[in-house]
Amino acid sequence: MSSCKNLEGSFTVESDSCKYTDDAILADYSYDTTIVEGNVIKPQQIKMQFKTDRKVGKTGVMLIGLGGNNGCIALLHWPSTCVAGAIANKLGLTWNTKEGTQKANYWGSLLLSSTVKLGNDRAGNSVYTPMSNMLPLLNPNDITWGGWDINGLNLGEAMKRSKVLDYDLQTKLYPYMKDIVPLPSIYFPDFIAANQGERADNVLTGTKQEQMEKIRQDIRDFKAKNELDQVILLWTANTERFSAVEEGVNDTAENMLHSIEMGEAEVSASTVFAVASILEGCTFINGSPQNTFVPGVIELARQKKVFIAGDDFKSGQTKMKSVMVDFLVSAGIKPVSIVSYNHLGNNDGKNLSAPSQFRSKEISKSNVVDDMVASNRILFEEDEHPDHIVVIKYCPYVADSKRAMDEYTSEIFMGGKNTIVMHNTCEDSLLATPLIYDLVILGELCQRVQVKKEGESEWESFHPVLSLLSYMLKAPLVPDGAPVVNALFAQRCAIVNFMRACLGLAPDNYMTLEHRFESTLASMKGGENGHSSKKMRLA
Ligand SMILES: NC(=O)c1ccc[n+]([C@@H]2O[C@H](COP(=O)([O-])OP(=O)(O)OC[C@H]3O[C@@H](n4cnc5c(N)ncnc54)[C@H](O)[C@@H]3O)[C@@H](O)[C@H]2O)c1
Ligand SMILES: O=P([O-])([O-])O[C@@H]1[C@@H](O)[C@H](O)[C@@H](O)[C@H](O)[C@@H]1O
Repeated sequence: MSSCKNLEGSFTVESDSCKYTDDAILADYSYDTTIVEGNVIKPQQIKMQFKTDRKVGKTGVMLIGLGGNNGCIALLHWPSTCVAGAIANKLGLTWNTKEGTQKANYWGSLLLSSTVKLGNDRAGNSVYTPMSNMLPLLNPNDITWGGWDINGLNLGEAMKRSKVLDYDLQTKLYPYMKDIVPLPSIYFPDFIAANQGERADNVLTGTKQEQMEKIRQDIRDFKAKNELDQVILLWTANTERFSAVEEGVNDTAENMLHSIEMGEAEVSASTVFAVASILEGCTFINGSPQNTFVPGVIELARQKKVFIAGDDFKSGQTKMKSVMVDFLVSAGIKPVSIVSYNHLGNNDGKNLSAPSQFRSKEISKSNVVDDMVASNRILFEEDEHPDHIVVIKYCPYVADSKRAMDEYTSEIFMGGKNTIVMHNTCEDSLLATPLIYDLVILGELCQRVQVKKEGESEWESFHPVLSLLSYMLKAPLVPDGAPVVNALFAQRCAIVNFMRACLGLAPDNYMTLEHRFESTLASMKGGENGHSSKKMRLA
């Protein structure tokens, strides 16, 4: 009976399809896909080359919403003072709880705490390795953190206010956090709940153009002061209401820039930050559900060849939904009613208690099943969808400990019904914060990868709309004409197989033919009677 092995150390791919130079990994890759034309299926193979720069530049991350639950926790783990980060990671920070001693970890991070299958060893054992071992990745310990918040509380006090982390851990890190104060930020009260006004004591003034120029200066100052090679911006501030997409206002890059210059009211703070980031050549990632990326921002990102990604961290209840509905529909079971309820008491919940901000979240939490439903016309007619209800209630007492209750009712064989009910309690921010690391680390990797098709001379970077980050996001932003994929397994496979392609390795297709034929199984065990029958060397 074969088992699983784990390969912890570094590895090299020994193949004519993968070459290592001092600067890059060069991989030859055959991209096999299938074209469907009516009832005719045509396999298609595109010979490509992947080039991955091996040097990870000195990276800064600027969080918008630094003083929030996600922001200050993200920083906690890797505070901008490397001393605390060193303690937390290099000396293996531990703290006491009623369950015993805890130690720092990265659990919940796809790139830092999950493994991927490399292949089989000669005995047929599956060999796994940490995903972070696949390619040169940004080490979160090396990130320089900074950012903005409309609230000026230092991060030591913000950590206490968030009521997320164990007291002993807070005590150990407070000295390192108390001197970190967010930069003053852009505050457009019309876009977030009125109940956030009491926090807004650390805000910029001036025209929208002047505020954008200040943000751009902040980015340049942060980069210069910390001697950084690159800066990534990530929005983990409040959920904003949707911006109206208006011709002549935010429909083109030119109109977008003009609208900011003219102080157009319908331009949100997150959109101003995104424009500032793009103009400074910095990747911008949106962890909230609002439509920061109005068409004018997308066009600007494409013109400037700067990455953007979003929207809305896919952290718990919705992540589970993108698994459950994928399971049901791909098993031929018809979900007909999905009710997602949760209550929480953190500031995010407070902001979402306002109708316009809730609507942004309702949209991102509702659309996550669309691709899976549309994939199966045996179960669903055109335009037929399950009933899908999203409820979020604000209950201060529970703070960050979100209580989610979901009910999935499905139609099954011969008129039967199946109802699945789930209860999910968690510190919401401890599910979301690891996704901040994943978004930044994967986004930074994508900045170092280029491809070239056979016969072409120019290397090409990813499309500026970085859809590969969708695994971490509820409402994936994709390039025009590209499909939106929400199914979590498919999103994960895309990341794993992209990494394999960068090493010239074929996609993991789960066929495991090595284990499905007598001959191949025998060859792994050296043959039942000491020698193997027909050799089919697949391993
Ligand atoms: N599980 C999760 O925590 C989770 C999951 C998915 C999405 N999100 C989204 O992530 C965002 C942050 O969540 P959170 O729990 O940290 O919320 P939070 O309210 O604790 O933090 C948001 C922070 O942003 C600040 N802020 C608001 N407007 C700002 C602006 N214009 N510029 C700078 N700072 C501003 C607020 O003062 C606050 O400190 C929210 O939009 C939330 O919907 C959270
Ligand atoms: O857990 P999940 O569905 O991914 O998303 C969460 C919601 O359930 C929660 O109500 C909201 O406050 C958080 O911001 C987050 O969006």
